Amino acid sequence: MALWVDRYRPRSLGDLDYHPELSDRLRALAEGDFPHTLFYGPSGAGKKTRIMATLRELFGPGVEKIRIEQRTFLTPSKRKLDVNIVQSNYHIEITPSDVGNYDRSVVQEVLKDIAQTQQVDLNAKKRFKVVIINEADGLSRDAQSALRRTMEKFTSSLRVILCANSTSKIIGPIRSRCLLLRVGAPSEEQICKVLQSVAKQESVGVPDHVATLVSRISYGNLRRAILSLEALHTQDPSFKTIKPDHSLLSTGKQDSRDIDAVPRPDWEKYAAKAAERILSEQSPESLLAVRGMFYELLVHCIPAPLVLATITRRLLDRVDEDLKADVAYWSAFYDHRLRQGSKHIFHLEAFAAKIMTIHKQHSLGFTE
Ligand SMILES: Nc1ncnc2c1ncn2[C@@H]1O[C@H](COP(=O)(O)OP(=O)(O)OP(=O)(O)O)[C@@H](O)[C@H]1O
Repeated sequence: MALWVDRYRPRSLGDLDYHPELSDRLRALAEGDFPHTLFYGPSGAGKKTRIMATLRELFGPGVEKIRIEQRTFLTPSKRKLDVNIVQSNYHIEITPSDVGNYDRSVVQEVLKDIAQTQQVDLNAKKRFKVVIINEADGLSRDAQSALRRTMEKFTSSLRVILCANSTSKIIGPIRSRCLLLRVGAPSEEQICKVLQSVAKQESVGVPDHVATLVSRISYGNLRRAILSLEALHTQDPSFKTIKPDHSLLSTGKQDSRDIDAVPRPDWEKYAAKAAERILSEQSPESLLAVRGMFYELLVHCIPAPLVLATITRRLLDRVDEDLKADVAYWSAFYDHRLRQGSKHIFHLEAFAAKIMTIHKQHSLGFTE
């Protein structure tokens, strides 16, 4: 049985629950000559859902008849590369991280192929086909240059829709050829509304304080909110364990007892423990232990920027008011380093060491 996130994913622009102005804009664009677009925004904000709804607006329900094809590409060194490609009669979807270092060859081949074949469906509402590139901020510079050239060459038969978390890793020439559309994270109230509507369709009664709590711990990530609600419902169908006076609801802060009180992924609980460790003991041994915990998270494929963001959030809930600005500053500082460098563990460890220093100085009454 499908998960709630999949079962209740809105399919058309009219069904989207929030950002109505963006839906109106997309509808207007779909009526005309749709441009190349770049959808960007945080994870779980609904980018992919919005892209699929736009495609449906462009071509009708036929875009949902999806098939997965295995294609073989030849790399410049003549190695064969098997890639799964998701496509309908009207669009094709690629995820560059699936192909590692060979993203340039794949992007070039796929785009050229699709650009040179005419729209087969003569009744199609649009003459062009669409290429969706997921995780576009993961494309190498080489692949981005190739993409840019192809976009210029085949504008009449092809539209590119890029999906990314931020625009910062997309090269200027691509950004300037695309319409940038920001899909912001839904607010707490908007998430609560979606949760209540999902619950209603499942005929499950969700008390308001439970919806608020679940949306508060998902930090704007709707997918996580829906997954958490479903997990919570499976564990405790009547939601009795969550009391209306839960500390997170009254103070907005999490304390260490909350780590296990609300359903959340194991890795996140583990990251929260690393944050607690940073605050509880500031010594070389403690730093070594925290480093070990970071390693553990990284080898389980949790992206380093996400680890940093999760730990920062936890720290911000726990440190003194005076230290909050410093924690946010150093988090942004090391986030930048992380994105520039390649050895993530160094920067995570440096962040932990920095926080230990400022925390210790603060508790001893020193100021820098
Ligand atoms: N407008 C909406 N109304 C109701 N539910 C939505 C809406 N947009 C998205 N959702 C729900 O949120 C889930 C996550 O959305 P989606 O996969 O589109 O996010 P995303 O921004 O592409 O995330 P990521 O960047 O992590 O891939 C969907 O499975 C869907 O159930």
